[in-house]
Amino acid sequence: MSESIRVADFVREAIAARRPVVALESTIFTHGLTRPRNVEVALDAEQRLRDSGVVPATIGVVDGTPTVGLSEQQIRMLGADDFPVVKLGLRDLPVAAAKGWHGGTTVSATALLAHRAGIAVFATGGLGGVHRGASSTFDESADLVALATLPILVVSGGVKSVLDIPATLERLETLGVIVVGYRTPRFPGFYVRDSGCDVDAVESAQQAAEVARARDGLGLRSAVLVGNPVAAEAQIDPELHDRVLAEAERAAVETGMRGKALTPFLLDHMHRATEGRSLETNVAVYRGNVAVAAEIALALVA
Ligand SMILES: O=c1[nH]cc([C@@H]2O[C@H](COP(=O)(O)O)[C@@H](O)[C@H]2O)c(=O)[nH]1
Ligand SMILES: [Mn+2]
Repeated sequence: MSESIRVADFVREAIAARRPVVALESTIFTHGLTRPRNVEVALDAEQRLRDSGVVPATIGVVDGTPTVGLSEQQIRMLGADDFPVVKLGLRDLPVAAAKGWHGGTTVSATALLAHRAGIAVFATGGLGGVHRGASSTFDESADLVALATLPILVVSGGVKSVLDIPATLERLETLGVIVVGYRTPRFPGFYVRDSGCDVDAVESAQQAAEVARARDGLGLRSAVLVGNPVAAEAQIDPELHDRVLAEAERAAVETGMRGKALTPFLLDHMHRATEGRSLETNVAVYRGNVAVAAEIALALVA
């Protein structure tokens, strides 16, 4: 039996020295982004963190072992063409361990592993949520329930507009997840800046850090979700967005796409139907979130 969680020395040392650390997920580059941009984007996110004085800890599963602080070589391996890598949510980790799988960890699995390793801040592209039609399919991302019990701070571009955003916000409220907008009173819609839903705004990284500290002071065990809108010039034209999304949903129904294959299918469909525009937006969302997470991690150790 292998060790339950491997924490790389550089991560362990940074946490012990109270240096700022930001966790990064791996599903975004194993199953979210198209190749070969995926590995480039993953390594670029790490470099941006280092450039702002923050230690990156990309999290994934290698040979069944959940690993906090993947090496560059491991990131290249998990993101390589034709490499057998499984999309792993929280509940998949024990099966992956027993079977020795390689895996990209989703927000739910990454949040657990980051928290266990002692990391307080985590950057992702977009969180999973309640899928449209969930009242009959029950398809709601495990990300939501995971965030209800993991006291971490996640920076996300909101939830993807392929989801039912108002329903997702209702579920987050029920689950006690603390939701704020980063310098905006509107919850972002990932590909677009404004989902049309209201949230409380935090005005700075310091204020976001204050929210996390106050949560800890109260002994609350839920996550803080910081919704950070994509830069205005990078959002997809809302009209194009709505049209392409409707097509993607139709294609998903027609091909009977469901379960954990649904989110990657919808993303891939959007990428192709917008001739790569949505991929560029996805990358811009992620970069923006990494930058905000770095500032919050710095504020938390200040
Ligand atoms: O920009 C992205 N954000 C998020 C994801 C992934 O999609 C997962 C949600 O999948 P599901 O809906 O199957 O729970 C998230 O946790 C995350 O890992 C992605 O690929 N690309
Ligand atoms: Mn699902």
